[in-house]
Amino acid sequence: MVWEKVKESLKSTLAGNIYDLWIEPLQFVQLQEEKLYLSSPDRFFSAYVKQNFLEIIEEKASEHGLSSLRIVFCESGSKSLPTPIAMKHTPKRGQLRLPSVPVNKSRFKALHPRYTFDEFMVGESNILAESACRSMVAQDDSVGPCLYINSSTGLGKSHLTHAVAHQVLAQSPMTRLHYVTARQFAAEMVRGIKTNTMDDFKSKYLEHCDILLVEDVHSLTGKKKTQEELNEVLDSLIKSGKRVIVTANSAPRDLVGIDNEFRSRMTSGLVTSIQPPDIATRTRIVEKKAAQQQLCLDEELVQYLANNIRGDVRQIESALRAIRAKARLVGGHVDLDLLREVVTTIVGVEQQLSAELICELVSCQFNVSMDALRSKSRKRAITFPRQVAMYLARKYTDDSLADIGKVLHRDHSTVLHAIKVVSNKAIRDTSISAQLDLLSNKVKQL
Ligand SMILES: Nc1ncnc2c1ncn2[C@@H]1O[C@H](COP(=O)(O)OP(=O)(O)OP(=O)(O)O)[C@@H](O)[C@H]1O
Repeated sequence: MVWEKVKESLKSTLAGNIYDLWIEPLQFVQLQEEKLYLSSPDRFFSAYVKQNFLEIIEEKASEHGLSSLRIVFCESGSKSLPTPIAMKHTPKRGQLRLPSVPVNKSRFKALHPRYTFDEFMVGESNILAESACRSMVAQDDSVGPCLYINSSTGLGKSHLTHAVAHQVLAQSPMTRLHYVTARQFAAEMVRGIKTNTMDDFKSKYLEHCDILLVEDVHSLTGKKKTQEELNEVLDSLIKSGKRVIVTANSAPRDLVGIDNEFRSRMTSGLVTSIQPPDIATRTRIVEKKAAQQQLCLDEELVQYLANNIRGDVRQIESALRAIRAKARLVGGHVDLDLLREVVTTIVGVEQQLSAELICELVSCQFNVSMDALRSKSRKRAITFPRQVAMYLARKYTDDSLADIGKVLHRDHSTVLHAIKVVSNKAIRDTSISAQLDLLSNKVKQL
């Protein structure tokens, strides 16, 4: 009777087609201890109703005198009705629960609430990884079945992986998403072996997984059995068109103690690396994170931090926390001296412009690794950036030719030759002189 009355009220409130589609199929099962059990056709149906109509159903129920009623959905196909799938209000923030899948709280706790796409500052150094992650969410074909992201520490691998998880779960709460570190995967497997529950372990990843996110695969070095198991999981997921993202601290070819078959499986889609953020991105990161800390920094102070804290973004976060704490002690006043003190504690001495820094910038701009710049390669795609790095280092630092050469494993005569080559090319070719102007501007911002 209660449900019939609630339905009547809903019918007069909702548009006819919406009511017919989403409310009419819900069937009363029982009312017990202030819980109204409703049967719905399937899990997707339950999730959709939960997301879109739970509030109004509860509102109408309370109009009929059942103010503290909880709605519990059970799927028609489930073995024992009523199934206790409590449909709570969708939390306004944070990721959604997967209905009728046993809630693994630790998995959700593992997702950092602020690691979202909105909070991630994009620049040349990470745009490929960021857009690949967005493609993974959108399920377009550009990335392939497996995305491999690598970077050194603190450059946003976890941030982006969590962002994918948040977005996927927000868009489709029914998605069976598993987020684990490679270590957790290994530990789960060992538990499975010890407790004779490998079938459950296998079925979780092989049969009940739509998207798998595995962090820090480099930690599987030498763990043959775990590699085999994960390889089997990846193979199965990839073959069945599921999505996989793996992260590591180095490029696939540089992973040590990793089986070749497993390595090749992980690289079956897009492999992308995140480089240290350039000055423009660092500036935006400082601005964003300062605002989060409720720190009001003027342009000069933002620029000082962005200029002096490079690489690991955690250092920017930790500097801002320290600045905030110190500012409190001195009545909220933040000036350059305070920043200098903090930066020196975090990154050591203030960074001076050096040949090394310029080479890193050039490596980043030309998308050629430092290793390649230092290598013996004579390919034009590498020799040109190498010569440009030497030219810029000579122009903007006091380093000797020999010191510049050392950075790139060359002698002083090679540096001299490179400077001449680049100077001549710049005179003859306006596109090269434009490139040099652009790079010079970037060097000046370092
Ligand atoms: N582009 C960015 N924009 C905003 N925040 C960033 C960016 N890159 C990194 N961060 C922040 O830096 C911190 C470290 O990032 P994260 O943990 O994702 O790095 P990681 O590459 O996974 O590091 P590790 O290899 O040590 O696990 C996080 O707080 C993250 O929010």
